[in-house]
Amino acid sequence: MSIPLKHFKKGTPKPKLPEDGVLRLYLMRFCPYSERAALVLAAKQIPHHKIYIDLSEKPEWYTDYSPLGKVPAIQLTAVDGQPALVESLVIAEYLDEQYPGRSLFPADPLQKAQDKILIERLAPAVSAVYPVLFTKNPPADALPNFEQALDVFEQELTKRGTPYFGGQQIGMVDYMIWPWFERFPALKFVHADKYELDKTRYAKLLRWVELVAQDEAIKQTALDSQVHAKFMATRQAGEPNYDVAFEAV
Ligand SMILES: N[C@@H](CCC(=O)N[C@@H](CS)C(=O)NCC(=O)O)C(=O)O
Repeated sequence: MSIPLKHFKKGTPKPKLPEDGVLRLYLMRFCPYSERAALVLAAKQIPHHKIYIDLSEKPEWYTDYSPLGKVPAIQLTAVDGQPALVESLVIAEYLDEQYPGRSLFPADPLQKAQDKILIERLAPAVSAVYPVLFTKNPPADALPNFEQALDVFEQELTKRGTPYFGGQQIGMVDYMIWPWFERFPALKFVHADKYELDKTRYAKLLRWVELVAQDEAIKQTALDSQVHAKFMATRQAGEPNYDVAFEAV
């Protein structure tokens, strides 16, 4: 089955159910939550089709799969009306447990719980930096708040003493937080002062970024920071264009 590489919009007919029974991922190419699901699918080499959704003009049928109209969603079976799964962390954990291959979360329940807490701790950094990335007039304290929230991750790498948050190998924490670290370097293009993270304050974290960027699953899903910046400019202008993901920079 071939699904066109562009975002489905209002008026785009509902794609036929997959006759091959292959799992479907509904996503938006710039959505970091969608990327989480795409990363686990890629890391575990789970066959799937991707259907891109235009979030500013969602297809009428999209709420059949995602009741709140959010991406990501995964459709598991070829039967229409079967519930799809939503919420990136729920999807990631389900895929990790359901499919064979190396488990991305630690087996120990306590470690797993601590890893899930760590994933949640990225939220303050994300809410602080988003106005800088996506709006024209971010608050003055946005970047200091962002930096402070990121200190947690630098300290955690020091505490764990491993190259990845997952240990000696890339794991679920790495995949779940990566999509934002892929977007932060776009600050260099969208911030007037060409902002970059301090190389001393975030020495371990920046090494981690370089290391994780080499991972095969990440290479398959990641977009260049200039492409992110191009999309951010369309958002800042109030006219998000998701299809710039498929254009050359
Ligand atoms: N908690 C959700 C958040 C998903 C989310 O907010 N996705 C955004 C795009 S990045 C979305 O679908 N926005 C469209 C809307 O809210 O209408 C998850 O982890 O999957």
